[in-house]
Amino acid sequence: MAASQKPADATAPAAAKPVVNKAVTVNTLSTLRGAGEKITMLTCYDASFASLMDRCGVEILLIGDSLGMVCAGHTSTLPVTVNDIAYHTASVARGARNAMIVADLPFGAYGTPETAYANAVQVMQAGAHMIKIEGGAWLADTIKFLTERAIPVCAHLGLTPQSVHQLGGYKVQGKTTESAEVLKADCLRIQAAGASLLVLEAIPSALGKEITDSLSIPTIGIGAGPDCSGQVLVMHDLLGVFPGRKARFVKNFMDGQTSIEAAFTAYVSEVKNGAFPAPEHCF
Ligand SMILES: Nc1nc(=O)c2c([nH]1)NC[C@@H]1CN(c3ccc(C(=O)N[C@@H](CCC(=O)O)C(=O)O)cc3)CN21
Ligand SMILES: CC(C)C(=O)C(=O)O
Ligand SMILES: [Mg+2]
Repeated sequence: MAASQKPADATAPAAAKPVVNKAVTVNTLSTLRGAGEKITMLTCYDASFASLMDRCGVEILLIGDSLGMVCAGHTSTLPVTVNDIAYHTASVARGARNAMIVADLPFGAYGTPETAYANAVQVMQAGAHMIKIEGGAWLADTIKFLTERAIPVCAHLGLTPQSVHQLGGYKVQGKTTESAEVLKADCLRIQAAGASLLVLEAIPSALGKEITDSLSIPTIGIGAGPDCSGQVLVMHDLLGVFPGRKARFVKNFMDGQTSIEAAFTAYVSEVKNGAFPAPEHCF
C-alpha cells in the first residue's frame, strides 16, 4: 500500500464505485496524458468534500487560494496566508484516499526561491504532494530550486488571479499575437525548469491547444478550451453556490442532479467524455 493511501472508510456510501483505485502520482498524470484520457481536478477545502470527490474519481484535489473568496468572502485571493492554505491542506489530506493533493502557494509566499522553499515545505508537511505557483519565466529559478529539493511544482499561467491589480481585472489573456507568444515562451520555460503540471486559465481555446501540443507535461485548463490534458473548476462554481458573477468557464453541475455526489460524478464523466467544456464555456 502506497504511503498516502489510507484504510477504507466503513461509513462511506456503498454506491460510490471508485474510478481511481490507487494513489494518483505524477506518473499517473503522465500515463493519463499519454493515453489521451482527460485528467479531472477540482478545488477542495475540507475533509468531507475530499472524501466525496475522491470516491467520485476526481484525480487531483486543489487547495486553491480561491478559498479566500469562496470560503472567507474576500473580493480577491490576495489576503490568503500560508497558514490558511496549510490548515485547509491538512483537512483535505485527512479526507482524501487516492487523489493527488496540490496546494496553491498564496500571494507573497514565493517572491524568492528561499521563501518559496520554506513555504512549500510547510504545505507539503501539511499533506500536499505538489505546490502550485502563478507565473512564467520569472519563476524558472524558483521551480528549479524547489524541484531539486523534492518539491513537485505545478505552474499556473494565463489569467493569474494573484496579479489581478496588475492585469486590471479578471480578464482573458493571450488574445493578441504578442501576448500569446510571451505566454507560449513562458510555458516552455517553466517546463524546462522542471514543472510537472501546468494550469492554464482564461485563454483562447486555440492557444490552449497550441500550448498543450508544444509541451510534454499535462495541462489543466479552466477556460482554456477542450484540448488541455484535463480540466479544473472551483467546487463552489460546480455546485452553483458561489454568489458572485459567474465566469464564462463555469458550469453548474447540480442542474438536473439530486445530490452533490451525482454532480461530482457528472463532472468527472463530462470531462472524461469531452462534453465539458462545451463552446459556451470557452474563449
Ligand atoms: N468562485 C471562484 N471561481 C473561480 O474560478 C475563481 C475564484 N472564485 N477566485 C479566484 C479566481 C478568480 N477567477 C476569475 C474570476 C472572474 C473571471 C471572469 O469573470 N472572467 C470574464 C472574462 C472577461 C473577458 O476578459 O472577456 C468572463 O466573462 O469569464 C475569471 C476568473 C478564477 N478564480
Ligand atoms: C482556479 C484554480 C486553478 C485556482 O488556482 C484556485 O482555485 O485558487
Ligand atoms: Mg489559485
